[in-house]
Amino acid sequence: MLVKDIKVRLGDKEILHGISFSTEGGINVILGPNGSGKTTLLRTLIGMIKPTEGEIQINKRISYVPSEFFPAQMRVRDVLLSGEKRRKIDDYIENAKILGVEDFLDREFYSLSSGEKRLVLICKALTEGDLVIMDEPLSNLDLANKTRIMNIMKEVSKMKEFLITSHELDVINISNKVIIVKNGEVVYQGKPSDVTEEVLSKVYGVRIRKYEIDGKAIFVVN
Ligand SMILES: Nc1ncnc2c1ncn2[C@@H]1O[C@H](COP(=O)(O)OP(=O)(O)OP(=O)(O)O)[C@@H](O)[C@H]1O
Repeated sequence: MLVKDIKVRLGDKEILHGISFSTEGGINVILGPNGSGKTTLLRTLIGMIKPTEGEIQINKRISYVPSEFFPAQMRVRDVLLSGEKRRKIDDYIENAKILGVEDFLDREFYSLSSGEKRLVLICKALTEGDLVIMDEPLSNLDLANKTRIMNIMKEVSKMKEFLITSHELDVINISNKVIIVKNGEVVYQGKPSDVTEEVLSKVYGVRIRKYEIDGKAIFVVN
């Protein structure tokens, strides 16, 4: 995906002020403080919001997982099949098993916990897209499920490209590219290994320390 100089206005305010970045194969992570424009950017990339300026080049089939989803009364199997007239439920079973949601197919979607809902939506997106765009896929997940989703993304990223937003800095460990947005602008894009304490501390406005344990970066605010 190539994004060139995207500007977005919502109401009477310009929210994105000329965003440019490219994604690479694997896992691309968009980080940034609350209100920096991450969700607005994803909604623009999937066509929900029309930019006032700029260009978006996408040459893959995209699927999208919003950060929140409140469908009318629907069973899980109908949520999976929604918008996909040519698919059968069998198409989703392999990913449903991997994600541990195969027993939920006949449950009402609203009756699932927020973490279970998220796993169902990830199952849908993983099955349908080659470029899987997810808004905060790790929120509302316990530590085990968070690690599970990160491992699944890592495994599947050999075949699929991901573009996700997150507030979890340890997602940097599984990423191939990091894009940092602040106040509607890209302030950093590059290799995860180059995301330093200084870069993060400046972006979030608090002192962030980076430690390494078993080859993985751990980020701590102090
Ligand atoms: N429809 C709207 N009209 C006016 N302002 C809006 C609208 N939608 C979003 N905004 C503003 O745009 C800014 C960016 O919001 P956005 O949801 O994209 O941020 P975010 O980085 O995803 O935040 P968070 O991490 O808190 O989810 C915020 O200041 C928000 O209040």
